[in-house]
Amino acid sequence: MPTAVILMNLGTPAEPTPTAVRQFLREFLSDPRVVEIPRPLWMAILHGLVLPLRPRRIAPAYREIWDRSADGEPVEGSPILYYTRRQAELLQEYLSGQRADITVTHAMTYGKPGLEETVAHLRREGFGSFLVFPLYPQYSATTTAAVYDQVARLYRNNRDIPDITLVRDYYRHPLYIRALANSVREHWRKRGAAEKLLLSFHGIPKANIAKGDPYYRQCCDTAEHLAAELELGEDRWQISFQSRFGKAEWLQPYTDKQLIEWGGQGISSVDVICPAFSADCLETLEEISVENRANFLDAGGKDYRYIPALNLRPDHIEVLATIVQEKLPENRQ
Ligand SMILES: C=CC1=C(C)c2cc3[nH]c(cc4nc(cc5[nH]c(cc1n2)c(C)c5CCC(=O)O)C(CCC(=O)O)=C4C)c(C)c3C=C
Ligand SMILES: [Fe+2]
Ligand SMILES: [Fe+2]
Repeated sequence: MPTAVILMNLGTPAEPTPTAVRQFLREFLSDPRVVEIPRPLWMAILHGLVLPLRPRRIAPAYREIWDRSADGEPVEGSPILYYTRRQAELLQEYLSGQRADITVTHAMTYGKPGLEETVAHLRREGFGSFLVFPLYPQYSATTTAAVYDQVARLYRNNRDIPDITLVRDYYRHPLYIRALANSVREHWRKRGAAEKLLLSFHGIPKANIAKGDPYYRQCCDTAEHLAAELELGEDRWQISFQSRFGKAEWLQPYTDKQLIEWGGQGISSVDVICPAFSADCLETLEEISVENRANFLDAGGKDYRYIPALNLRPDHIEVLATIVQEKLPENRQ
């Protein structure tokens, strides 16, 4: 049966304007998987404070990263959307020689193109089997489960539900670890190795972990496997968590505090990699490449280097192709 693979990522505003950012944040931050504060209280905060204020503050950062990349790739529009679309095209090319039964496309959890419109289009084209592949190597209820919810919601009112397979996580997949290690080694060959390697993951509230989210454990596992693959001693690397949002305590150590601490301690050079991001986006191109560079240099650091996300690297496309083949073996019924 012809199967459609749908690569998914978080999503992004349609334009780098306050109006488009507000529309995106309204959809994203209204998802109860993303913010677990009791509904009436969160709706009051979201509509009374966040949506009136944040878009105007964040839109200039989006403007700064629009059409930008960390690796010279000529990006059009929002980097995360550009990379996800190109990842789907390259995965299609990679698989086309081996798997004529597979078509690859992309969708976003929030914003456009949404999952519902993408699946509706594929069903009109005759696809009755889907592999939904969230490009989050580490599972979190805030991201991966939000995709699962959307898939379930699509068919709430249907009797005859199509064949749907989901990728849950790939935080320890040997090819994913190898691709991350390759990207670090290539960076070291060009620039030399810095004193420290910081592995900065997107944060989530600390309380989510106590409630059972495996994200922290999976981030630590990725970090330990990557450090082992690079043969880095314990004093050469550190895990950290970025993109804190709101007043609650999030996973620690915080990326910004760690960099300020190192700058102040006389660490002069640092390499930063963000293994939870399969594509460069606002959180890497602005928060890591711009804001945290300034944090480190202002605190006394001298040399700050961001290692781009796996993006369109051939070894990244190979990771995705291998996971697709593992989930959809050729001889399956
Ligand atoms: C409010 C809580 C948030 C949680 C929990 C969260 C988890 C989470 N997010 C990503 C990946 C991305 N997040 C991005 C942007 C972004 N994230 C939040 C908030 C939470 N994220 C906000 C409010 C924003 C928008 C920007 C801002 O207003 O600060 C992006 C980038 C999107 C882009 O357009 O480039 C990504 C990617 C992960 C992996 C994750 C949990 C593991
Ligand atoms: Fe986020
Ligand atoms: Fe951020």
